[in-house]
Amino acid sequence: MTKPRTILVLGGARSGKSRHAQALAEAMTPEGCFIATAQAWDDEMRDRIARHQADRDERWTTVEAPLALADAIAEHSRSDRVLLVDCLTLWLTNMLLGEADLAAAGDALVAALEDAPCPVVLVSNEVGFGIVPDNALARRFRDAQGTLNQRLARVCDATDLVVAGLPLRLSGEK
Ligand SMILES: Nc1nc2c(ncn2[C@@H]2O[C@H](COP(=O)(O)OP(=O)(O)OP(=O)(O)O)[C@@H](O)[C@H]2O)c(=O)[nH]1
Repeated sequence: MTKPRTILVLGGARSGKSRHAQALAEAMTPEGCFIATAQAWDDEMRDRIARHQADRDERWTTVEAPLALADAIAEHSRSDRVLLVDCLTLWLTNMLLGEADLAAAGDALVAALEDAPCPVVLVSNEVGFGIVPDNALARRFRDAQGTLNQRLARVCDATDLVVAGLPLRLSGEK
């Protein structure tokens, strides 16, 4: 049996990366499980989440995993569905603010991807294009995000970068 595909989708804020990742996932299997790492802390976030939920039809089920992402991937993977993880940037933020061991969390995530019996599409932000942040926490976050993205790009079968709604395949077969 060939290993199910894993695809990493990178992009900036409002680049269209979520839409592209969803389209990739929907082309893979008829049934999908959306693993959301966001939490609705305020009305603006509730509105954003509601808009994304409206874009997903009855083919999708949704689970929330703000911290225990590797466990959620293990629990919800089934060979007849695709997992869509949106997004690793909020997950990393949650882990950083929770003072988690980021290297160990990265190891657990990679292990969960390797064990998953189904395709997985992962959404993450490319946060390194701007100027150097003037506070230490933001610099630590930016470096942790870059490190995680590099690590995942090495193990995923394909990596796409989305800019202005346009996806560019950086690595892997079409
Ligand atoms: N809790 C929860 N979060 C969700 C759900 N659907 C989507 N989200 C979150 O919505 C977030 C993405 O929303 P946006 O802020 O609009 O994305 P963006 O990064 O600015 O825009 P794009 O690059 O275009 O995707 C992701 O972090 C998801 O976790 C859901 O059903 N529940």
